[in-house]
Amino acid sequence: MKKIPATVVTGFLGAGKTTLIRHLLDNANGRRIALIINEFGDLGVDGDILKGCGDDACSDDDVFELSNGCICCTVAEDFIPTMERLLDRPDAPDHIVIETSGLALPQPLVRAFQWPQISTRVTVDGVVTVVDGKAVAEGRFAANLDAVEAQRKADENLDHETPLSELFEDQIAAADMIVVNKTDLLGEDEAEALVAKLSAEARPGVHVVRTSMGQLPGEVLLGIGAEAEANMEGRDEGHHHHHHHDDDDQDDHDHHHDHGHDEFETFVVERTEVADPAAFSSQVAEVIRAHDILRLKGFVAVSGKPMRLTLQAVGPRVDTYYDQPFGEAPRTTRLVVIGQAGLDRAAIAQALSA
Ligand SMILES: Nc1nc2c(ncn2[C@@H]2O[C@H](COP(=O)(O)OP(=O)(O)OP(=O)(O)O)[C@@H](O)[C@H]2O)c(=O)[nH]1
Repeated sequence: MKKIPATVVTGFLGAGKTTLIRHLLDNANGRRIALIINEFGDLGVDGDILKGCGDDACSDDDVFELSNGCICCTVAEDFIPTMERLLDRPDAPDHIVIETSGLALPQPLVRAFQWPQISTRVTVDGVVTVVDGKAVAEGRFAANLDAVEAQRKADENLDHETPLSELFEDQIAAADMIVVNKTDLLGEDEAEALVAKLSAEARPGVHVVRTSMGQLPGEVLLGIGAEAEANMEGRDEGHHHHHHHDDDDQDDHDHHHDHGHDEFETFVVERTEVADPAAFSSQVAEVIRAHDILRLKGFVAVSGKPMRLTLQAVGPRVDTYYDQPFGEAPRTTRLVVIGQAGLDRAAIAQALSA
């Protein structure tokens, strides 16, 4: 049985997690998405905001709230039973999204997916860390530090000592995708510099995308296929305390530049039959690396094979399998490429057609 993918959305208070999830639900394209929200008492209203969305993709019944704070401390009493309740329903969702409260580290939550009660039925598709681009560029990490402190004090389960900069590093280390949000408040150079800095700090192969108002296409956000609970290496919290300076450039704020790069684009490449599918997979992986492509998927016509080869690539990983005969359909190789706006389409098409 196929495991249900779960995406863990993390990031500090006010980074834009709820906004991103809201956008995802508004653009669910028929996917049934269940939400689990980890709220801190009366400080958050996310549950209400998301419940009120009135979307077909997510009715009130699909929103589950964990109310006693930090997930990592309440795994057995709260998180696992909630997951079991969700998984036991006759109408299982296509995807589960878990919004963590801003200060809890994602690692213990990801580890909870190894618990035998749920480990055969659900997998962590990816940890998505939402970053307040403006606050991080200014070395503050969160827009409203008083609110963050209040949130921290309100939960006795949370450690009260660790500086935010270290919690931030832990969130970055845990990420399978990093979303630099609020780029509308950043100058183009600032945004570029922040993306470069976070790419260097992230684990290898982790994409850093930029956006405002969390407007990430579902095809980019979901389906990362990380199986994070089985790949904890390098994600561990507290093992990477290199201290860097946040050189913030105080006089370069509030510029409003052209934000074309914050959008995403999709285009199709068609090519002739492929002689050697294994070699073609390597070729695809190379093109993805060279052009910072987020997703690539489609069908491949392999010489001498009546079946079409389905190809799906996320980051550097390329998966292929024969799914069905071409039948009457034309034997074309057709690949959909998804990436942040500004892709070099001609070069990509040429490299894929070689
Ligand atoms: N300027 C700007 N504001 C944004 C952007 N994304 C979100 N916001 C605003 O930032 C505030 C916080 O956004 P939320 O989505 O509630 O953030 P959150 O991470 O869910 O915060 P908590 O649930 O409180 O932890 C809201 O007022 C949003 O409207 C953005 O890209 N640009």
